[in-house]
Amino acid sequence: MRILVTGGAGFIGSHLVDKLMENEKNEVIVADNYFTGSKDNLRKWIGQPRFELIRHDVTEPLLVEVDQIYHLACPASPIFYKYNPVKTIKTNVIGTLNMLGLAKRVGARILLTSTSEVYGDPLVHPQPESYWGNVNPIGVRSCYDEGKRVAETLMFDYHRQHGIEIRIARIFNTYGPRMNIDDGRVVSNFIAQALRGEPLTVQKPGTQTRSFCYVSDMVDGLIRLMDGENTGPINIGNPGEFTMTELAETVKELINPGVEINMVENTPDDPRQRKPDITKAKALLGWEPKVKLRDGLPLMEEDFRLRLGVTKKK
Ligand SMILES: NC(=O)c1ccc[n+]([C@@H]2O[C@H](COP(=O)([O-])OP(=O)(O)OC[C@H]3O[C@@H](n4cnc5c(N)ncnc54)[C@H](O)[C@@H]3O)[C@@H](O)[C@H]2O)c1
Ligand SMILES: O=C(O)[C@H]1O[C@H](OP(=O)(O)OP(=O)(O)OC[C@H]2O[C@@H](n3ccc(=O)[nH]c3=O)[C@H](O)[C@@H]2O)[C@H](O)[C@@H](O)[C@@H]1O
Repeated sequence: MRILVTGGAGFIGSHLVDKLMENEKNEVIVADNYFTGSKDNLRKWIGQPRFELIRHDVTEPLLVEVDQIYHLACPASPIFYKYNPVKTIKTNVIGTLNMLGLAKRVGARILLTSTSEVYGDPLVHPQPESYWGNVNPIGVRSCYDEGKRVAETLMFDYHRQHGIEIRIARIFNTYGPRMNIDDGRVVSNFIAQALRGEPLTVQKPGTQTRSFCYVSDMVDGLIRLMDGENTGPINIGNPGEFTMTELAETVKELINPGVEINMVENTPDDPRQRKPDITKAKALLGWEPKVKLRDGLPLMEEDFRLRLGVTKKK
């Protein structure tokens, strides 16, 4: 099987590549423009005959002969996707069109990593796939959430009009080793702050919730979706739901009990609650997450300690 992973130098992408490369029958090609990803994440595969890394921006067409396309390329942290919103929406719309064009030309199956942000600030809780969402179409997050909604539309139009084999995963907040230390997302922020002895910055009101999925569970879900028979969309996430204040308290307890927790200003349109309904993933993919937050955080702490050069006090 020859597999293209766009965005494969990023956080989830590089873990996905590790898993795909474990199968000696697979050849993996990564296309990435290194906006938020890094060659470092793929260091162990560079030079391996079954692996190829291409510097490529998905807003430009790409021609490679592949059987499957995992289309992940897109900045994911709100700080980065809001940095150049026009580029973010181009990546979601033109990038997805280009990858669908490639899928059509070479007859490949394509999986899109969509997001729980398609549900916006949800009025239904937890969120099933049948919920159409509550999204601001002109807000500062729209380049990302509306961008992904258009990407989903394009996937289904290509499927209905051209018979392309599609898969759509709606990913909920995922965390784990290799997240950028200054990525800006909440779990990486809190762990880096705790290790540096800086106050944990809880954005107000702190009662907003998220549900955090460990990256190995996520990769397992994505591969099951790609290799199974269902187009989706299917929610992939961990239903364990926490307020941001609870998350800060957990990180403090596990990593640095001496650290302070500060309340800081939030950004516009921050969703107030988010939790996946994973009934479909369980029934159709036989998938459910295995790693609890309290078990996943220490694994991420270890990686952050190494990269920050902070050793554990005995
Ligand atoms: N991590 C999460 O919690 C989460 C949640 C929902 C959805 N997702 C989706 O999963 C995918 C991966 O997210 P991640 O957390 O690994 O983020 P990430 O920022 O670590 O990875 C994204 C990768 O895409 C690359 N990229 C960005 N724009 C590109 C372009 N125009 N052309 C080529 N490459 C480009 C980046 O350089 C990076 O390597 C994204 O599509 C994201 O929307 C992630
Ligand atoms: O899972 C998803 O679907 C989406 O989730 C995230 O978006 P978001 O949930 O806003 O992620 P964070 O930036 O990590 O914020 C989570 C919560 O933590 C809060 N936060 C963030 C950072 C911080 O330092 N402190 C803090 O309290 C935010 O206000 C927010 O309520 C991801 O970054 C998106 O890529 C992804 O598509």
